[in-house]
Amino acid sequence: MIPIKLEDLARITEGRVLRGDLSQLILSISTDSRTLQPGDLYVSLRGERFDGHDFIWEAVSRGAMGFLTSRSYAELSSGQKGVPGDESAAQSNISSTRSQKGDLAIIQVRDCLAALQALAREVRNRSSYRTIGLTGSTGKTSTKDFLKSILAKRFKVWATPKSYNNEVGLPLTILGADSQDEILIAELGMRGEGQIAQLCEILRPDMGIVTRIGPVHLETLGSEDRIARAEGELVEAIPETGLVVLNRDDRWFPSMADKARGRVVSYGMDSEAEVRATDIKLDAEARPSFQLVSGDRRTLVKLQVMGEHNVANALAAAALADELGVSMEEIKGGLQGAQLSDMRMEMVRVDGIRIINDAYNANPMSMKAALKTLSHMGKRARTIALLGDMLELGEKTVYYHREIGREVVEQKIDFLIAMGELSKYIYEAALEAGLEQKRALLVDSLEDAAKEIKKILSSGDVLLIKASRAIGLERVLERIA
Ligand SMILES: CC(=O)N[C@H]1[C@@H](OP(=O)(O)OP(=O)(O)OC[C@H]2O[C@@H](n3ccc(=O)[nH]c3=O)[C@H](O)[C@@H]2O)O[C@H](CO)[C@@H](O)[C@@H]1O[C@H](C)C(=O)N[C@@H](C)C(=O)N[C@H](CCC(=O)N[C@@H](CCC[C@@H](N)C(=O)O)C(=O)O)C(=O)O
Ligand SMILES: Nc1ncnc2c1ncn2[C@@H]1O[C@H](COP(=O)(O)OP(=O)(O)OP(=O)(O)O)[C@@H](O)[C@H]1O
Ligand SMILES: C[C@@H](N)C(=O)N[C@H](C)C(=O)O
Repeated sequence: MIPIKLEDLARITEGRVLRGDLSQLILSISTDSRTLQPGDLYVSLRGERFDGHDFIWEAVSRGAMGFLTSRSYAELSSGQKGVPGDESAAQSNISSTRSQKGDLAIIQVRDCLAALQALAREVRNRSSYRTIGLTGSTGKTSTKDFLKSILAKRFKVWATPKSYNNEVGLPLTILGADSQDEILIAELGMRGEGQIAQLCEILRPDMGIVTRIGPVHLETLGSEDRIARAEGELVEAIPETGLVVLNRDDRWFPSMADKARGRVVSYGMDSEAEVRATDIKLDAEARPSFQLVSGDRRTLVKLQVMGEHNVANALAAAALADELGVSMEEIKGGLQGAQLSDMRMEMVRVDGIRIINDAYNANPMSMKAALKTLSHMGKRARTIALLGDMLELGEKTVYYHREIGREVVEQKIDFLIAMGELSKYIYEAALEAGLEQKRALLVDSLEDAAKEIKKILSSGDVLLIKASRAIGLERVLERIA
């Protein structure tokens, strides 16, 4: 993190320093007592399950140099087990930790999340790196993984850890960068209009990538049109001097390009795309190779990751890197060396069986992409798809699940195991589309899914595991391995 003095932190967050040395430097931030490192400043957030204030003393005992809180001394003390809720108890906690840890810093703010965001905004304003915002309905993390791998060949790069892309994750991403970083790549996620604009107000992106628009989070957004508008907030946030990388194959390309104030570079399979792929081939493990073409330059790229859909993600990353002056050879090296984050087309091998763990999340686009990948592997092996529910699809939930059932048949998948209430529609539509009853199963628990898979699987098979995040379908792996 770019260091900030305690007195500056208090000013930026409109906080009150309850104790601590004003000249002390804040060098790192943590919002989680479970992973906090000695020397971090702990920020107490309220979440869906916990109130971070309840872990303040745990954070201090793990070596926090101080904490940001919206509680008073009296409230703080009542948060510790077995300690009466009065100020003297808090004082004694503070003095005992102080003797162990030096001058404990305590800053009281009105709202800790707003304070975290204000701090990130200030740190970004003090930074000298260039910022790249990355959004889209699907493919953000994978594109980030490719881009980071390429740009690291030329620059000192910091990128979103995991998929930390929301109102908590973006500030943490910014605060994780250090003074030497030259490029910051930040994923921006949303569940509603206005959210990307808010994240951009903190990030102030110099450049942007929009991956692909499609039906995700329809429950909150209502229509694809509104999704495109919401993702377009990134394009609107890029200044005239900036750059926007857009997907020419996406039907929203023209309206996205119209929003851009700065330079637009397009990528895709479309012959009009400035950075494109030709001659795409998949090897036996469904890893794509293709000719990467930009103007009159071209190079053969062989990805280590699975799925033809990853060619588009690789092109988006290549297009941006090309604009930053990275050579074709470096782009090729970065793409070929890239590994994707966990549970994105992740290959697991167990006793001669290949398992594609794509269980990070699921929407109609990524389900179809995964089935297409599985189908390719079916040329030489028996294919089994374990599919779970796709969440947050709103009124068209049944329609989208039925569409996937038909896709299972279209892609000639050998065996379908559908798990869950919504997946019943996948199962029914697959049978209606001609899947033989003996090749389809509907189960309602992980235990049953695992039991049935164990009966079916044999050496040489390929199994795809995919569902929305909340289903946690990857847990079936522990039960079948
Ligand atoms: C707030 C937080 O960070 N929570 C994380 C925490 O959750 P936990 O279950 O512990 O409970 P709480 O959230 O209630 O905890 C409150 C605080 O207390 C702390 N704490 C808790 C226990 C303890 O012992 N000590 C503590 O200090 C705790 O750390 C909290 O600060 O841990 C979970 C497990 O690690 C995390 O999963 C949870 O993370 C939440 C979800 C979060 O928001 N994390 C951000 C860093 C983040 O960016 N996460 C992203 C989420 C991505 C996302 O939600 N995206 C949206 C939009 C995507 C749209 C896109 N598809 C598009 O169309 O554009 C989405 O809908 O998917 C991530 O994890 O990937
Ligand atoms: N271009 C694409 N088209 C279709 N599916 C894709 C594409 N890129 C990635 N996927 C699939 O979508 C799923 C999520 O990928 P990824 O994590 O890269 O997307 P994301 O937009 O970052 O998701 P999230 O918003 O949940 O963080 C994976 O199953 C992945 O294989
Ligand atoms: C995990 C989260 N970013 C996401 O994509 N959610 C959808 C609803 C899913 O898990 O499928």
